[in-house]
Amino acid sequence: MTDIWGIVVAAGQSRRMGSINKIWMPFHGRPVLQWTLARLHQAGVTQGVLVIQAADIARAEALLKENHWPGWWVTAGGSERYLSVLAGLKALGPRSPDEVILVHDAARFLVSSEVVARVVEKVREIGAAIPAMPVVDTVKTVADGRIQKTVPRNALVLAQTPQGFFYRILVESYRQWSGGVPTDDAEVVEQAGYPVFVVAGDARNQKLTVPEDIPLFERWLGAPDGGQT
Ligand SMILES: Nc1ccn([C@@H]2O[C@H](COP(=O)(O)OP(=O)(O)OP(=O)(O)O)[C@@H](O)[C@H]2O)c(=O)n1
Ligand SMILES: C[C@](O)(CO)[C@H](O)COP(=O)(O)O
Repeated sequence: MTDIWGIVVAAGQSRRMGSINKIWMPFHGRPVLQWTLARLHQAGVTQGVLVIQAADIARAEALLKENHWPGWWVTAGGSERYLSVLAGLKALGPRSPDEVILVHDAARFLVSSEVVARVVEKVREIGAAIPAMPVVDTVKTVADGRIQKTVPRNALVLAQTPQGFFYRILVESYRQWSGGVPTDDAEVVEQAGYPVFVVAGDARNQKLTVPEDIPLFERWLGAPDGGQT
């Protein structure tokens, strides 16, 4: 799909993982980053920018070469996720207004082709879409240990990636952003006033975040479908 570009952000510090760089952690003999890119390739996303810590650029380039993934190039990330996304957008260079940009967390390494297809379809229709999961627990706001409110959960979802946007919408939204540190790209686009739609996410499209997540991914990868959904 020549009008679809990935920005895979992989330049985080993995602090909650205990500072082992989680994108290089092996699962079934392949590092997380290799799984992520292989899944995106399977889904038809074969080109884009891989945003990585400066010290890891050579290693990432070697990974791309070994796997014969010539459509990707590598750039250094920033100190916050959104700064890494901006570095990726800059490295992507000017694109046509309605080309589709998929911003994906390298740490969501079991992303499925179905999730990618749902996001891309909605972006082509509306211009901006993200996958998300319903909230299954009761949600409370809390201050100093005391519950302030129970929040109706039927209007809440948990945002995943890839988050997809027309190039012009993503660039224009980031140009306007002045709100501090956004925790995802949809927030930047929402803030700029563009409608962002939600499509069904996937439980296995979870972000590898803390050591307790590791056995879960091992189990999914050990399943007869090899973690496919
Ligand atoms: N400055 C940053 C921060 C995060 N990320 C990437 O954004 C994704 C989602 O971030 P998260 O899972 O929170 O990763 P870390 O920031 O590495 O984790 P932590 O917050 O525990 O340090 C990851 O693929 C991560 O590598 C990035 O490219 N640049
Ligand atoms: C972008 C994201 O994956 C959406 O859920 C998430 O916000 C990234 O997490 P972080 O802890 O802010 O890096």
